[in-house]
Amino acid sequence: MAFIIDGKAISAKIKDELKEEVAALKAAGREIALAVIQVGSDPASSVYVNNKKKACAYIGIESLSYEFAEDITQEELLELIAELNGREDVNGILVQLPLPKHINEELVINAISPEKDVDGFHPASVGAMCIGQPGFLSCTPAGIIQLLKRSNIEIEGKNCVVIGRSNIVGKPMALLLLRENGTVTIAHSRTKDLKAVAKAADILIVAIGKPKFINSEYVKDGAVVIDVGIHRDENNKLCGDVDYDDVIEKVSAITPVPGGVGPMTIAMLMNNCVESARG
Ligand SMILES: Nc1nc2c(c(=O)[nH]1)N[C@@H](CN(C=O)c1ccc(C(=O)N[C@@H](CCC(=O)O)C(=O)O)cc1)CN2
Repeated sequence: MAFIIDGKAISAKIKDELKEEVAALKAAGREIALAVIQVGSDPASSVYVNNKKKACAYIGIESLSYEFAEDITQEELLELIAELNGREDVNGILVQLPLPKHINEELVINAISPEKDVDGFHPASVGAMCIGQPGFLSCTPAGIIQLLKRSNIEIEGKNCVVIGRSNIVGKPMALLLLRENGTVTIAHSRTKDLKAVAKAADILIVAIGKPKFINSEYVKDGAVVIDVGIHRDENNKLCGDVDYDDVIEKVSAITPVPGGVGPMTIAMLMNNCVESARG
């Protein structure tokens, strides 16, 4: 029977650990604040931003909320980031993605000081991760490593296949698995014979953004499957990139959607905020 990797429970445990640490930091006179910037009112982004603020409140981190209408200019946003970069009372800056089309996401991410880049998206953070130097780790991939470790799933020596090559999940995911001594393959939309590549995986990480795309034909018997996708299906139910019901009999372990990777993204953001305050 498959082991269901409970991201909700694991993230709750991490948040409890962080709450204790924050209490100790506060007792030593240190305050922690995260600036949370949202542009527009995309309903999914609003859910994630609210969950991030709730997590801050639970752990004892102050969240400073900046909400803007869709038509804020890029210059206004960059000015705010410059101001927040200079504030000593702000430990982390989060700009919820995606941004509206008239704003260049890359410019905005690059404007955040690497010392406050708690999302781990800045090129300096990604570069540091690549060569094993200190820096903030991208939250979703770091959360997946925690899910595997805390579920006692060994990465070292395993064939790890990451499907998807985005800057915020696929590429950093591959680097973190490599850091854990996995043998890593990145597959993507131009990969030839994706089924055969995926079927070679002991650990299959799926971040392709297509609902229920991965079925049992892509999965080896006994594989561990990590589903990064989040969509609404034809019945308006949340689902992932993996056809859960189709693969469940084949896998040794799997993350559900919801309740798998998603909550870990927020737990790792909190972890990065605390790390920022630790100094
Ligand atoms: N600045 C950022 N923007 C975005 C990131 C990010 O890490 N930083 N990642 C995604 C969205 N995301 C975090 O912001 C995120 C997605 C999903 C979840 C989550 O907990 N999902 C729940 C279900 C929630 C629901 O009811 O819809 C689950 O999977 O159980 C948290 C965070 C893009 N943007």
